[in-house]
Amino acid sequence: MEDLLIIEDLVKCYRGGTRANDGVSLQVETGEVVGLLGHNGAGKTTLINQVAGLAVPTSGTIRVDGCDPVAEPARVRRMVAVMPQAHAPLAGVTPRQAIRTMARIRGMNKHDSRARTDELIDALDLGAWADTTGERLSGGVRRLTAYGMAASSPGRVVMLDEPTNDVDPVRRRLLWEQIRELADRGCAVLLVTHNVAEAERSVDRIVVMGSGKVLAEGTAAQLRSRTVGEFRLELTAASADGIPPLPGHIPAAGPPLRAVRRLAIPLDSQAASAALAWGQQLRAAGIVDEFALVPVGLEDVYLQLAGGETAPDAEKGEHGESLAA
Ligand SMILES: Nc1ncnc2c1ncn2[C@@H]1O[C@H](COP(=O)(O)OP(=O)(O)OP(=O)(O)O)[C@@H](O)[C@H]1O
Repeated sequence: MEDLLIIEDLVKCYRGGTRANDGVSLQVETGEVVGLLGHNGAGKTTLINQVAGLAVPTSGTIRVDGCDPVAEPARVRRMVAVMPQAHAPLAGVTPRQAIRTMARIRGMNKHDSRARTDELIDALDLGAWADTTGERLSGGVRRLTAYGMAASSPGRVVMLDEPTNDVDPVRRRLLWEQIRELADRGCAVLLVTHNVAEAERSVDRIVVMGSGKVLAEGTAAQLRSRTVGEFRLELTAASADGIPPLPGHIPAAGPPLRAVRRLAIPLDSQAASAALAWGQQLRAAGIVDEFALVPVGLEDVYLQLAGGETAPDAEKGEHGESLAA
């Protein structure tokens, strides 16, 4: 497959000194949907803006089907479609008008732009609002309209910044089907999301960014294989007294992750039944409100990579007690 988007060693320093991209390299092939994950401020939007020619890199290279957005911004803009993070300004404009106008601006003839607009309105189940002006539309319908604008005449590389935000679960599914359809047409799709579970289900490859760098990339299965342990014992403390040490006969597979009253301990399968019995004891004693043994997923990898609330010392609990065996 052909790499439509190639980014090499990209650095972007803003005035004021923020190094928002710090040596980013990634590729997206034709027919591929790549999910870009990362905490707030990781540098995802900065990356997209540079590919779209809206910001100039400090150093490094970007090629969109062989073209350089710095040297040929107008040409690249025709090849790239962007759905920005901010809501599209739709005051006085209906979804149908907005999508059709964008298709026309991007060079589609009248007939095709009408047909594509109808197709998108249908596919995203937007019919009920297609002729309602923007100020009367919900946030989700505005997001879907912005997607429709980007997908109206998508060019070769499509970049979507948090496309499913505010969208209801049913239309979310329709939207993912449309994103896949763009890839099937031969587009390279790069999309930013904070929804790890959705990315795990719906994209071909995931790139995790943190502090302006690529922390990891691969398929969901490749990334999952990096996790410590096969399961996670999740406990919610009943009070601020916390949770006692993991008994010595239950080996933890790695350091625990903690958040206020919650504790997650990675475990291998051989420790699972003993860990469940321990959880039951704690609940019977009123020490935990609830506990569950869950298989590790991409979210665990993401938290490990991008910095979950890992205990400062893997061996110490909330009050300094030992959590590991
Ligand atoms: N125009 C700008 N001028 C100066 N600093 C900026 C500018 N735009 C972004 N930044 C800074 O660059 C860093 C990366 O921001 P960016 O918006 O790319 O992150 P992000 O990963 O898209 O975050 P989010 O998930 O919150 O949208 C942040 O520290 C941000 O404050």
